[in-house]
Amino acid sequence: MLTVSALKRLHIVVSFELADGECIALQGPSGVGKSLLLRAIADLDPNEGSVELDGVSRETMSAPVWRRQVTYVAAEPGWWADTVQEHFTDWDLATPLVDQLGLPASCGTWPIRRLSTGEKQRLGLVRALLLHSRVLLLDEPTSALDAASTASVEALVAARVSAGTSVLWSTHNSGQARRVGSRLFMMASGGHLEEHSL
Ligand SMILES: Nc1ncnc2c1ncn2[C@@H]1O[C@H](COP(=O)(O)OP(=O)(O)OP(=O)(O)O)[C@@H](O)[C@H]1O
Repeated sequence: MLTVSALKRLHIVVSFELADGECIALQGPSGVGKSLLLRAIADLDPNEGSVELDGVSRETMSAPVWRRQVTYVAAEPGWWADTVQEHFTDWDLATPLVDQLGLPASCGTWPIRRLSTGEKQRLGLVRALLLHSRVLLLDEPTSALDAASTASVEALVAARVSAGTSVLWSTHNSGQARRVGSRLFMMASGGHLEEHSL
């Protein structure tokens, strides 16, 4: 169980609980603060308030240890080496996921500069999935994808949710919010969350 209590980041103030094996869809107008919220939960930016995993505060552990358990996945993931496979500890572990997301295993040798936006997005998700985090904070993970790739991502994440992973999934697509979420949070302009029925 992820417990977020009075989390404050700029204008945002939120409290909620995310159960094991639950996916909450997060919607709201562009610029309302969805990314700010996801990044604050992962402790990537300065913020106040309490965030606990099974009652254990993130303050009891180092930021890298927290982020391996509560992992933010950016819509535009970052890259620091020349080729795809250099970003993976073990490329062989990545290839089944790469395949499920419609990319060839040979893409490991591809230079990052040749990747399309959607290829980067899928490979960034694979990187995160290999951590087997307890909580995934997905920031518009299919914003650059076609319908088939979007369906692959939704299926892969659904399998993780069934296996107990908790997910907070930001999306502008109401249909996707209904497909992936068992609950729906709308972020209002004041920076608070309202739960809506799906
Ligand atoms: N470091 C910062 N300092 C001040 N304001 C910021 C900072 N980072 C983001 N903002 C502002 O906070 C607001 C919320 O940004 P955020 O990226 O969370 O929106 P969002 O809801 O995810 O939008 P979108 O749906 O377009 O991705 C924006 O107006 C943005 O300019």
